Amino acid sequence: MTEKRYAAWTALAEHYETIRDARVSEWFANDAERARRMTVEGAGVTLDFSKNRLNSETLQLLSALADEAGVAARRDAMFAGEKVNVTEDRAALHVALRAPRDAAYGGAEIAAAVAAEKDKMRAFAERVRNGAWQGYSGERIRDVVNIGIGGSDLGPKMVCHALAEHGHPDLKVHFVSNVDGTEISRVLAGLNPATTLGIIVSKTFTTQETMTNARTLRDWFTAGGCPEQALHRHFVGVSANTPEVVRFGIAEENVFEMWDWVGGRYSLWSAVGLSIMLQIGPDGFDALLSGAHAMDRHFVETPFARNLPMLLALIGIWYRDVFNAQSLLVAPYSEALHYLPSYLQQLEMESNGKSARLDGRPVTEPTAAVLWGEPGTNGQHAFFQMLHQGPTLVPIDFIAALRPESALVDHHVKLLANCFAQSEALMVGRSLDEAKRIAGPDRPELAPALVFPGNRPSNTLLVDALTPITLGALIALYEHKVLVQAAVWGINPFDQYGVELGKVLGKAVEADLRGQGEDKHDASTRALIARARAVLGL
Ligand SMILES: O=P(O)(O)OC[C@H]1O[C@](O)(CO)[C@@H](O)[C@@H]1O
Repeated sequence: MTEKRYAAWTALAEHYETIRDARVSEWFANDAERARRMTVEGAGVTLDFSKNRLNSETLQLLSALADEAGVAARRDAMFAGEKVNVTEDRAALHVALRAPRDAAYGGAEIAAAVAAEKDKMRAFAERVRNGAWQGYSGERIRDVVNIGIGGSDLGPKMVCHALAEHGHPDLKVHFVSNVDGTEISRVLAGLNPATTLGIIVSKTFTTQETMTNARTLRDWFTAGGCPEQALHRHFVGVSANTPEVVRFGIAEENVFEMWDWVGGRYSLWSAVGLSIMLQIGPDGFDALLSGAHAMDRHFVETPFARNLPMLLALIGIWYRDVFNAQSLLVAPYSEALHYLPSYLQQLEMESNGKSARLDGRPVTEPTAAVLWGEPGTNGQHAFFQMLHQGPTLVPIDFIAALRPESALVDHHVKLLANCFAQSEALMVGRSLDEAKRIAGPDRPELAPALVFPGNRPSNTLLVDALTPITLGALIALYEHKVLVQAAVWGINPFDQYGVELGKVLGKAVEADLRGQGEDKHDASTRALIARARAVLGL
């Protein structure tokens, strides 16, 4: 890493030396107000960050870092529709997709285009949901297959899974993303072509995986009895590239538009969320948008000390750049939020996993941490051992909804108990004296294995209930967290050039697997190709 950019980095590094050995549990013991002071609420989401290894001085220094880095100006530029995605010369206006028409982020023209597309989505979703939209045999649609990958899959899939209890009784939404034919084969195995609708979602409409799956789906329809001329009743497309969608064979009136100023991983609020609207209905979709908009306003209007995205981002930077933590665990104590970690992996790592700054120079601090996660309590029986007793510091975001999605309240009390207990145990730990007492006089050698270092930091994010509104707010919270971190690191969170090289080489390898390439590879790759060709008989 090169020279530090901001004085606040040096101040934070010096401050770290003064508190590195401080125990959070002692801070709690000496300060009855700590939990209250370090719990903030915004747009229906509560963040308790009191179990972190920071004090009020840390917060002041982090706030100074945000000021020095010009975070507020970056935020305001994004909301104003400036071309903040400088490498691609585009705005990043996902906030316009969820704003009321009069907010007009990015201007009235954009607001009108967004409203028109939303009306079109609503009209379509209502026809599918009430059975007016019929397949080739005159039957209503019962299954929807969303084909897309990355941002064209992860957001809608995560939200549809999260809000399954809010779904339509006669309509089931399925997701296919992987080019591995196993996925689409398994999904289609249980479906009837006459009552199935495919949504092909791809901003570019050139993505290999999506186009391969889309063609397979088309063949499945025709092989299953759908006449060619009736395919338009089974296919809609979502894209910023309408000509390509039409070339694929989807009727132009069945194309839902997105725009270049909607980044893939920020796109679930656009027509990319059509599957969500089909599942939870247009009003439910509006509620999702309104929750996100409430978080947008909170982000813009709330001072640093109570601003959830600012705090989540700066606390993340504190661990990533000062403690040098390599990863961030997201632990939703919610089966409904099963896919939240996968969604956040793209959001955080595709956005901020970068080394070049906006000014072309190398970053001065490590950027995006490795984000991983698994719903609780499952994770407790898999990797929590390492979190409690391994030598590596892993900051954690615990996330829970206080009301259950199921009727099984007894289960939910146990779920919440586990969530709260884990953050407490990680923070409190267990001393050697206590460990010796537990090991007992007969087995003193066991004591070291029973020690928990404690002082392991975590945030706890709570919503009263997981609804379209609170889920929208939660997602927008992480989106803005990413923006704040990008502003501090001086990088562009809206491009993703890092995915390109693998795609280019993928084409060359595919050609060689088929025996049609130039065979320009290293010895290892050549041997892998040869072995696959032999097994596949290519
Ligand atoms: O919507 P598209 O154009 O098919 O792209 C899918 C995904 O591929 C990526 O470009 C990465 O390869 C993501 O950013 C994007 O969400």
